Amino acid sequence: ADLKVLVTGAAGQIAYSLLYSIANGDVFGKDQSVTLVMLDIAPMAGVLEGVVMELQDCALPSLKKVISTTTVEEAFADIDYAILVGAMPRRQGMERKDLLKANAKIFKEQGQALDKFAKKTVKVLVVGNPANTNCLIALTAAPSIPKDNFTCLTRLDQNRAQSQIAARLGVSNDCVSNVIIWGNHSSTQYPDVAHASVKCGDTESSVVSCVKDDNWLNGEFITTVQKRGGAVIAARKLSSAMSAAKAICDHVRDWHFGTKGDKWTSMGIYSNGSNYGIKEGIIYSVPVRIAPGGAFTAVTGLSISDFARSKMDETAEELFGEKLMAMEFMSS
Ligand SMILES: NC(=O)C1=CN([C@@H]2O[C@H](COP(=O)(O)OP(=O)(O)OC[C@H]3O[C@@H](n4cnc5c(N)ncnc54)[C@H](O)[C@@H]3O)[C@@H](O)[C@H]2O)C=CC1
Ligand SMILES: O=C(O)CCC(=O)C(=O)O
Repeated sequence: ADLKVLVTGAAGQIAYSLLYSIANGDVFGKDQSVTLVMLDIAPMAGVLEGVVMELQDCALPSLKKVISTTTVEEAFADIDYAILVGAMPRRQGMERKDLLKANAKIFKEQGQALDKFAKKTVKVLVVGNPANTNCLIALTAAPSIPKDNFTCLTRLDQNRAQSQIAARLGVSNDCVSNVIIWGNHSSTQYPDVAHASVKCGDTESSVVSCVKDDNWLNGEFITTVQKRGGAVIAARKLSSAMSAAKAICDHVRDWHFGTKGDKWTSMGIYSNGSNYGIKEGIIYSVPVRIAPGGAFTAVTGLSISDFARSKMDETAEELFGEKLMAMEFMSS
C-alpha cells in the first residue's frame, strides 16, 4: 500500500533537503510509493507551491502524489508518518529552550490534530526545537495514540559523535558503531562512547581502546558534539539543515525497517521509568533496537560509570525543568 507521509515546515530549510530524499525513495525504499503531505503556515503558501513544482520537476518514480496545505485537518488526515519540523529555529545567542514559548503551542495543536485525524498507528518524529519537550507536548495532546509512537530526533547528535570519532581514528564513518546519545537534544546531552566499537577490516575493537585518550573522550569530544548546533549557527547564520535532513532520513529509515543485528541507534523516547534509573514522564534519548515494522526496545544491561551517571542525571534534570516551563505556558 501507499505510505502517506507528512512533513511540517515544508517551506523551510530542512524540508528543502528532506522532501527530496523521501520522494526519491532514500527512506522507505525505491519500491514503496509515497504520498507526500506538506504543511506550512498560510504566509508561506506561495513558497510551498514553488517546492511542489520542484518536486514535480524531479520526475521521481516513487512519488505518487503531493498534497500541499496550510490546514492541520487536511495535513494530518490518515497519515502513516508525521515528521514535525515546522517551528521557529534558534538564532545566535539563544539556547534551544528559549524557543519553548514560541513553539509549544504549535506542538499542542499538532498533537490534537494527530489525535483526531491521523491513523492510530501513525509514527511521529519531532524535530522542531526544543525537540524532546515539543515531543512530550504532542504526545500529551494525543492520548489516543500509543506513547511509543512518539520519538524525537537525536540522530544528528549521534551522527556528529560518530563522525568525530571516525575522524580522530582516521577511519571511514561506517566503521564506527554503537555511539549513544543520552537525554536532551541540547548542550546537556551526553554523547557516550563507552560501549561503541570500531571495525577495521575483520577486527572489531572498542572505541575507548583505539582512541587511547580519555581526556579527549571525556572533555573536548563531548563539548564539541554538545555545541555543534551552535557552531553551525555561528558559521552559517542559519541552523543545520542538510545534516538535519540526513539524520531525519536515518532515523525514519531505521524506525521503518529496523536496526541490524546487535547494532543500536539512539532516539528520544517516552521514559516509562524502567530504563537506567531515568524517571518517568519525559522524552529522553536512549539506545534502542528496532524490529522491522517499528517496535523498539531500549537496550538494557549496559554498565554505567559514575561519570556517565552524573551526565545522564544532569540532562534528565534539564528535561524536567523544560517540562515544568512547558506546563506553565500551556496553562497560561
Ligand atoms: N532535533 C534536531 O536535531 C534539529 C532540529 N532543528 C529544528 O528544526 C526546526 C526547523 O528548522 P529549519 O527548517 O531550519 O527552519 P526554517 O525556519 O527554515 O523552517 C521552518 C518552517 O516551519 C514553518 N512553520 C512555522 N510554524 C508552523 C506551523 N505551525 N505549522 C507548519 N509549519 C510551520 C515556517 O513557516 C518555516 O517555513 C527548528 O525548530 C530547528 O531548531 C534543526 C536542526 C536539527
Ligand atoms: O542548535 C540549534 O538550535 C540548531 C538546530 C539544531 O538543533 C542542531 O543543529 O542540532
